[in-house]
Amino acid sequence: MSAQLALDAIEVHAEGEPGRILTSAAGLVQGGTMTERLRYCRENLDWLRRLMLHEPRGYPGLCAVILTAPVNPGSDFGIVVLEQGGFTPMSGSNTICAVTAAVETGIVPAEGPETTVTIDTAVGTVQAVAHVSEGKVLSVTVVNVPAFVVELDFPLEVPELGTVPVDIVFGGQFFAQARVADVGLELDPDKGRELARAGALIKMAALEQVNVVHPLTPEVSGVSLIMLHTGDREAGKQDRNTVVLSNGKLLPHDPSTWTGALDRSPCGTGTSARMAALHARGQLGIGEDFLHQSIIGSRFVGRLTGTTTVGERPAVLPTITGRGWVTGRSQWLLDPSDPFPDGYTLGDIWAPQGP
Ligand SMILES: O=C(O)[C@H]1NCC[C@@H]1O
Repeated sequence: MSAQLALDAIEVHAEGEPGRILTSAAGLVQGGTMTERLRYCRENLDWLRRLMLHEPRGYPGLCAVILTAPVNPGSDFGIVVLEQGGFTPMSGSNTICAVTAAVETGIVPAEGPETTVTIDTAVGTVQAVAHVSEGKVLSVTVVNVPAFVVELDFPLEVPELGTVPVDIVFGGQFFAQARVADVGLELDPDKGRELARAGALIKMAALEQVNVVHPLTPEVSGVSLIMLHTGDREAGKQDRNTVVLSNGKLLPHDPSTWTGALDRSPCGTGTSARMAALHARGQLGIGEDFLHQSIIGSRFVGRLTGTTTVGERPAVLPTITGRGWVTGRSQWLLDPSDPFPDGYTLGDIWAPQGP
């Protein structure tokens, strides 16, 4: 067995959403700040993203995280998130996976029933509290970066779907969020393919019609994920949602490329962004729990703990609580004679990847 590359990983899922935590890939990433590291990954390490997420080592629903050294004194580590649509600065489910892996394997020593983990990301430093019992992480509360509304009910012209009102919101990534009824669908797991297609159609339209740039981190721009949710929240009720992650290049003039995969979790960044929209509409107060259910019935509990500003924009301070489970430990090898040094995709289960 010869290998030109060997990467250690801890396989985890957070409320159903898989996250492969790469614990020995930090040496591949250059940059003195997390923003520089995110940019370096986008410009130089897309082969690594494809190697890990595509076949034969990955699958369409998989995300991964590179654990890096911290950049701020006092932080435990940094993260760069690998998704099927590209590298992203922040992810709720992947942060829960990273914290669960780090505490359960001793990368960050458990310091009692509430162990605080401080994590550097390209959109700011976040804290997470691991709720620990006898070495097991029972749940993780992520104190996410501030979330804010860019525009509510933006009338997006979507091919095949017509005009769809979407909220353009930020919760660690930029989202377009729409009511699932407005695209003629229900949150039925058996309709996963149609939901993924609707989300990809909305993303294609958002990429063309919506220009968004993070006020403090210009490297973070453009709508990256689409949420379809059940609708306006009524007090005492849970909302349900699904988030569509594009898993190919969305080519403007090739509708066959417009598809994706559904987040199996309720999506932490999406829940944060949705809470910002609900707060802006007067439907979610500070300190009130927001139970968010995924397409497979798993749950995050969100909560707003206060308000702030991001640049000129009013923003809210979201927390997300969810559970992660370690499913395996792995070492991923690349043999120098492997004919697929950055993996491959096939049109039976993957979107076309484009040129
Ligand atoms: O929880 C989240 O924020 C996400 N889950 C996969 C895609 C998003 O990053």
